[in-house]
Amino acid sequence: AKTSLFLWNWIWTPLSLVRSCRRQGIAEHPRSLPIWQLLSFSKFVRLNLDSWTGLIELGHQEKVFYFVAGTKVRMSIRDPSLVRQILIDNATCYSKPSFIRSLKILGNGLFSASGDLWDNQRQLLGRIFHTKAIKNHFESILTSALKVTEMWGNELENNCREVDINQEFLDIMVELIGKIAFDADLSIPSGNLSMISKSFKRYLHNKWQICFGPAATIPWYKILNMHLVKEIYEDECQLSNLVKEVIKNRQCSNASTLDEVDHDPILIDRLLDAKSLVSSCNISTGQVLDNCLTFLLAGHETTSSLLSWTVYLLSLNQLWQERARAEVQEFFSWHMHWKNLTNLKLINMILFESLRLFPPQPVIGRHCMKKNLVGEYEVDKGMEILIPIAALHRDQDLWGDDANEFRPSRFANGINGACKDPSAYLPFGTGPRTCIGQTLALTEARTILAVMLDNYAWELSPAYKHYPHVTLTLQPKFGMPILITKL
Ligand code: HEM
Repeated sequence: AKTSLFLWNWIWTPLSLVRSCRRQGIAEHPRSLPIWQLLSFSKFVRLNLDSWTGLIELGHQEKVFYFVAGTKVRMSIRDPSLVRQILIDNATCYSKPSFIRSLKILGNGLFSASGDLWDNQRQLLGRIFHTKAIKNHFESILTSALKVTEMWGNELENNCREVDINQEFLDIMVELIGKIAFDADLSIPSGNLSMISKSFKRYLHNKWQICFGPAATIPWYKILNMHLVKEIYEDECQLSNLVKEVIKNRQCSNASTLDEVDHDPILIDRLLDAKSLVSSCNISTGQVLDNCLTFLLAGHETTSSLLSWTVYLLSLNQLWQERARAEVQEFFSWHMHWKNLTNLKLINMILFESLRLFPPQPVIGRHCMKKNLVGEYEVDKGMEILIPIAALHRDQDLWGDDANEFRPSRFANGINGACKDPSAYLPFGTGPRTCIGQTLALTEARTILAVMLDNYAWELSPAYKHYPHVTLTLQPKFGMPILITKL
């Protein structure tokens, strides 16, 4: 039985998918003989998916093409109308791709589940991230932003200091998601915040290696590279134990907010209540853990990426930095209130432009579970779909000749005014699986950026090395050292 399964998964399915693509005249990359393709594949993947320039270069290839990575056949699709069909119209035919499903820490949580299991959890957790609920967290967000910027001020030498802003943002976001989702202080013991973000980072990097690196092509590569496997196992244990402890503490404190009038429950209470009640949203103990880990990861990696790249872009565009600061000082500094965030029009435009140029999740993937028609193409069961958001966001046919430039004013009249086809702008995805945390993310980003602009001016440090690095999110590989000056 094992031999038949091996032959089916490793030989029959990929060959039949390739045959189907060829029959439909879908372009193939790289063009080569099948055996050579298998051997050269890890190189292609490394060139195009692991590296940022490679990912952007996908924008110069055909809008639809296919490629083979070991046993996986993937179709890259960057035509907005086809993307809409996959993510919205035919959404039920697709689940999350093999890379996401291989992330054991996400288990069957909201990000990775499909079908009824996903539907149940989305219904359960939707309310927690509505605007009204996020409004209640504004004070926590503001307090964290003020605390961190004050701390930088205490450590200034000659009014100036070098800060790795990427690590700072990762730490702030871990602390914030700890407060917002679990009502827990993850900054204790000292160094815990960085430990958490570094553990997630190493875990994602190693898993990416296995999914898209040489391991995708060479069978049993994992056995040969036990070091990688050991690190993955260590990170899984460390992160699960940490979250198990948080859950245990919450259960012991019995501090559910469900009974409080006018207060939406926080994530952990909602999950624990659903576990204990026999309700339409009943979930298992494992799913409580999976979701806590999912939100801990999704709640810090993405928003810190958005903030880091925004700070980078404002370092290179000092005029925009000054204009944004003037806006903050006019509408926000004197009264740091939730309502005043909506007055920060330039900040909004800057964040939208940053999400366009450096989307924190630069690729969206899907796995086809049921044969379906996408445009004129038949997509067979087993095909993996790759939607290169980063390439879509820089497509000159859609965004104009200045697609690669930082020009926040393109968003002056919203997304519709910025792009010929607004469905080509997908920083938070679209359709039923659209990002559940986008209101929270944008509130955090606006507040933290506003507080930072109000207190500091900054430029890139000469030590900065530009190397955007793709794993699940887009992060500066060697951190982002900037020089901050107190105003
Ligand atoms: C700038 C920040 C963020 C960006 C750019 C972003 C991006 C995305 C994208 C593109 C998706 C769709 C993925 C897909 O279709 O496969 C997604 C889904 C998701 N995001 Fe975010 N995200 C951000 C912040 C957050 C935050 C702060 C949280 C949680 C607190 C969060 C939690 C999730 C979850 C749980 C899903 C899965 C939703 C589902 O499948 O129902 N995200 N995000």
